[in-house]
Amino acid sequence: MTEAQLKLANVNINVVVGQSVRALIQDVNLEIQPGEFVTVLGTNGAGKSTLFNAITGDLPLASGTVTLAGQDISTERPERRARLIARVFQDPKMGTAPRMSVAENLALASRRGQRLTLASRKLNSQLAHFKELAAQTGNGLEDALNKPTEQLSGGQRQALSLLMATMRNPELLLLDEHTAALDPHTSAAIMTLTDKIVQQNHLTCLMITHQLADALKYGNRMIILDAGRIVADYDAEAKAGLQEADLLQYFN
Ligand SMILES: Nc1ncnc2c1ncn2[C@@H]1O[C@H](COP(=O)(O)OP(=O)(O)OP(=O)(O)O)[C@@H](O)[C@H]1O
Repeated sequence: MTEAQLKLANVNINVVVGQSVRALIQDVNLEIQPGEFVTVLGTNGAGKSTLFNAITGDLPLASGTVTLAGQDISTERPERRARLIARVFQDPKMGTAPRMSVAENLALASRRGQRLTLASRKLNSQLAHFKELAAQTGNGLEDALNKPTEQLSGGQRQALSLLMATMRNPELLLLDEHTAALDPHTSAAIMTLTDKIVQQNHLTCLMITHQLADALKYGNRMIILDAGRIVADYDAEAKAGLQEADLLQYFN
């Protein structure tokens, strides 16, 4: 059996609220294989984003370990983990620098995790590659390479965030409701793009969504969280047999 790409072992996260300690993540054990695309469902407040924060190091573990690509990263600072983990958020404004052009944003992302001395490739020499990358978004991003990203539509900006997050093949891609702020048509286009990028690059990916249809349609595994615990874990075969109605029990 191949080694898990991501392994969470006995992970607990607690926060102090007033005089008491509240458990946000409870005894989570999870192994994700290289190339698995896992959709993550659960009610508001179930702990989905907190689980991502456990992986990225944005919240400290009360106990347990997080291992990524064979490395125990449990005590690594979030900045160091960001070299291995890419995250796309709900808000299209989160992933890009607004005053910088699309090409400049892509250039920044292409140098992620490298020393500055290695970053000397001129922007112009990368433009043809960026145009090709942007063209796969299907929303005209390739004609906006010189525009500041603040002038892009939400869909274009989220497509750019996705390209930036994935262009250096992260060890793990975390999608945190990344289509939730988009209209249905744009959301569908970004999901198609997401799936294409994940498949093409054989990425290991966790995607939080409230769209049951997307959770069923995309990915090859599904986990469901409730009150900080994983309460269901469907493999590809079990997932393929699920209907939206089967999932409603988890939202009562
Ligand atoms: N840093 C924190 N301090 C205190 N409580 C927190 C903190 N982060 C999250 N919580 C609480 O933990 C619970 C889980 O939050 P989380 O954001 O992980 O839920 P979620 O499943 O992502 O929900 P949603 O679908 O609404 O985004 C919530 O009750 C939230 O208020």
